[in-house]
Amino acid sequence: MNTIVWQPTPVTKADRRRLNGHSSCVVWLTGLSGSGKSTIAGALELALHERGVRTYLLDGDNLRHGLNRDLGFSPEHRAENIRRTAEVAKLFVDAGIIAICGLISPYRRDREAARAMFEPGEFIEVFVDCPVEVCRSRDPKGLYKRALAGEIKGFTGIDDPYEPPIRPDVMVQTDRTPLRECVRAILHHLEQRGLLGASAQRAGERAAGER
Ligand SMILES: Nc1ncnc2c1ncn2[C@@H]1O[C@H](COP(=O)(O)OS(=O)(=O)O)[C@@H](OP(=O)(O)O)[C@H]1O
Ligand SMILES: Nc1ncnc2c1ncn2[C@@H]1O[C@H](COP(=O)(O)OP(=O)(O)O)[C@@H](O)[C@H]1O
Repeated sequence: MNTIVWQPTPVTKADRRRLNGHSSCVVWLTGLSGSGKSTIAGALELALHERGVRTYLLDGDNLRHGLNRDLGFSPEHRAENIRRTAEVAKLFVDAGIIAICGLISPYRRDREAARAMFEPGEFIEVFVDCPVEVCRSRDPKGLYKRALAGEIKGFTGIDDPYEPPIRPDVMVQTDRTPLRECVRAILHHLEQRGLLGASAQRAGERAAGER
């Protein structure tokens, strides 16, 4: 028998969005290690911040130092990692903030389960696409080298699967598109969806005019 009852709050998500002057959503970046999730997430957050949009960045690596420190890389642990991160992102969306999540999130079913936790249109899946050979040559943390040497087992793209999104909301190809353009494509999508509010939109147009 369910003994827990949902408690409504007097201040709602709509109230918080109104106060912030913009809407809220989760921008979910998925892709291989080294594809560019953290780099794009940081640049996107900065661009939004400069437009006066409230944001919070949830980076998979960083969350694994705290909230998700008990989790490894088995399919079950990756699923739990994504579930918890999506729950936290949902709190930020409820607070009227744009949450930017960068996690490999290699399984489609886990990403779809995350999407299902949000209202329609609130979950924006961004596929950070980059061939594994390029990620391997970038190897920003030296992890591919260690995985190829057999020191790390079950490394995504080496001996663990990555299932690319079939219909991502946005796709950026970081092996052929400069960082600026990748960020611009995501900003454009957010603007098109009317998520940024009038004052952020004007700030974006001013910034584009100055370039
Ligand atoms: N086995 C294995 N497979 C993939 N990645 C590994 C692994 N072991 C450690 N790492 C490092 O952990 C980072 C991925 O964490 P995530 O939370 O994004 O992974 S997942 O979404 O749960 O699959 C990932 O960070 P990024 O390089 O930023 O993607 C790696 O630095
Ligand atoms: N267009 C691009 N977008 C993002 N990163 C890029 C791009 N082109 C080259 N890079 C480089 O690729 C590397 C990506 O590393 P990182 O952002 O840590 O990836 P991830 O978080 O997916 O593991 C960085 O060294 C970054 O400078």
